Amino acid sequence: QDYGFHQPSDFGSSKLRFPSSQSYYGADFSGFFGGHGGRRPAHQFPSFSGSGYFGGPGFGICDSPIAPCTQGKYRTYDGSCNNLGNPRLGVANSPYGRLLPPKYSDGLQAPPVSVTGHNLTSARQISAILFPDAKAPDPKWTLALMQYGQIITHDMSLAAGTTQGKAHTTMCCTPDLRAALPEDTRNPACFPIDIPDHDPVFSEAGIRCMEFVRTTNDISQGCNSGNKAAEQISAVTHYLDSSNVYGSSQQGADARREFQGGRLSVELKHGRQFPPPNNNKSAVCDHLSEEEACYLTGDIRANQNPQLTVFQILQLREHNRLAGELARINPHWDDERLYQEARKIAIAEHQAVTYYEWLPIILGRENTDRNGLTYNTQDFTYDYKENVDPSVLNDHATAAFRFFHTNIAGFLRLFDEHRSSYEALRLSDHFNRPQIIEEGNNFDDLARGMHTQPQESSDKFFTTEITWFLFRNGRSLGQDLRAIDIQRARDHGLASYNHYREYCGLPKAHSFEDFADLIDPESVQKLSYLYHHPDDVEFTVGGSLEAIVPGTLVGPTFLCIITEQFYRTRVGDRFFFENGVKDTSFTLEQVNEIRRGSISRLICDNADDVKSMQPRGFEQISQDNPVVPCSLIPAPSLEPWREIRQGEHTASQPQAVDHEFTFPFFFKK
Ligand code: HEM
Ligand SMILES: [Ca+2]
Repeated sequence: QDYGFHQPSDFGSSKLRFPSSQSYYGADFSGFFGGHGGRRPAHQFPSFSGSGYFGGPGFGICDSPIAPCTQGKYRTYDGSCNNLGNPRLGVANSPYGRLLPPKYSDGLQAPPVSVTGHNLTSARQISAILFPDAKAPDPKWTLALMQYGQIITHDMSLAAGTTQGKAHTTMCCTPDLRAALPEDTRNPACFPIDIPDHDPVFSEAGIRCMEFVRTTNDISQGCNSGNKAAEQISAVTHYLDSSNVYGSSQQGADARREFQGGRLSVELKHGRQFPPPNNNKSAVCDHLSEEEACYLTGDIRANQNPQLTVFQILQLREHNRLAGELARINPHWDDERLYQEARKIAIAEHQAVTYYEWLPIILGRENTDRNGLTYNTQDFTYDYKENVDPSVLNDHATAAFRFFHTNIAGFLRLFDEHRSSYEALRLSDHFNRPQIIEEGNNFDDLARGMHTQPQESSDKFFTTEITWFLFRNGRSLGQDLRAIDIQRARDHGLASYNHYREYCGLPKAHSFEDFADLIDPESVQKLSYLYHHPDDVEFTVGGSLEAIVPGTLVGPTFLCIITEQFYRTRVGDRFFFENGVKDTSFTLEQVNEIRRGSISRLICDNADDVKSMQPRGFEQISQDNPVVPCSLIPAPSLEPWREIRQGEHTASQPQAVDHEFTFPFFFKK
């Protein structure tokens, strides 16, 4: 079958290399990770050579016009013109990328069956059987590690139809309940998560199934042009560019600006900065009274849980802090200059924390070094490649990166400056209700709290706060995020676990027993009665059961996909903070200041009154990582941003860089 994909011989490859010998459950995998002469199979790229995908005739919803490119020093808001050869790459409202072709069973209509044609067990049932709750605090990492991951996610992607706890995306749809629904909410293209009658909780709550909008149907009308396979759309810029703070369009960005001093709009409460109120409260918040806070940020999900909101507010305050500092250093800069420079620095700091603090913990520093995600250098990295597609991969966002839902903790501990904990919030009491963070000292206590309490460990267990009580909004029961993850991947037609094993150079399983190389025997047995055939096992499911690769927080197949994603996200971003691309780059002095930043610095600089932090905020406090006064946490200096008159220029400029501009197929006219 022609999926509209083709495979260029050696295009944009990240040349992934993995440890050559790993042992899981006694098996020796030497050769699997390095089995392709030290690299994985070449990538498959969707073919963009169909009619007018990047402009030209045949506009559909995927071809909305973008402004013409000017070779500006700053990023656009929608991500356009980052790639000058292909200005639509990575823009907001453009399709996800894909590593493996989709496997829709049904011509986009009927409920899904497996790739071998069998009916699939209900996602809710799979969730309940394979991903129960078992408290196991992570021995080393703090809850901030999980929480920053959600910030990264919200910067990178947002699928149309994403569950936000609102009736229009998830509802009871037993035939009788469905009939009682208003006409316009009965989407004919939905298919239910079928909850078996004997599920006591869901029957009791009357929540017997969940309904999904089949996003594929929407996009197949607009984007299925030429030989381009239908693909889901992501609403935010694919780049790691703090679009969750600034918005993903010019209009959105303008609406968040104060237009004074380069600042973002805030609402001051007792002298503390909070985001402005959201005019669309009822769509994004669950609140009991009109007085309750519901914020406007660059991302519609910002109110989803208190710790997420705390990070969003810290990012907002960091922008305004930078704008204030820059105004002090360069009093002659106008609002626009201050705003753009502060934005550029804030994005760079976020990229530095993501790539140098966060990813090495998640993927292992050895792995990130080897695959060009991190460098040991005081120089520029010179690694921008115009022929790498930065689009967020459906395989990543709809399966692999959701594994970190395992790290969510059900309770949020509050910690005072002495690091004693006096209280905890129940997560499901505060979904979509951020008011709690404004009360008393909660903002600081939550900020310290997530950098003090452990995250839940990376395993096959998920807290019931998200598998039974998600978005419960005062009811006794809510939704099941794991079931949603599974169902969403069906909706997006992801290939099966076995396909991804193969793609990543792992042995394809021919029997269920073959999965025992990476998956514990009990889970393998469960898989064998939940699925008819090894090829039916879903990527979300199999990947989440794999043993964790030592030195990382994921199993080998997710490791492979997530590494690939973050390679593309950096190397395909012309504005990546340390790549030294002419015209857009910081000076080397500036880059090296940004490299001094850290998650702990973000807290020290922007919480209300946090006076001390451990230096490595994603790591639990220990003798090796003790709480110290904030003055001892390294801080980037903005001195290199002081504008010096011509002739006095001492900072080294990026040199002309010799990129290999191999012209990829999709640029061909
Ligand atoms: C308290 C923490 C979190 C909650 C309550 C939460 C909840 C959710 C919900 C409701 C969705 C939408 C599901 C759907 O309709 O398909 C979602 C999507 C997602 N989540 Fe989480 N999540 C949390 C943390 C995280 C973390 C830590 C990560 C990764 C590091 C993550 C990664 C993702 C990804 C990749 C998606 C899909 C994004 C897209 O639309 O492309 N989440 N999450
Ligand atoms: Ca973005």
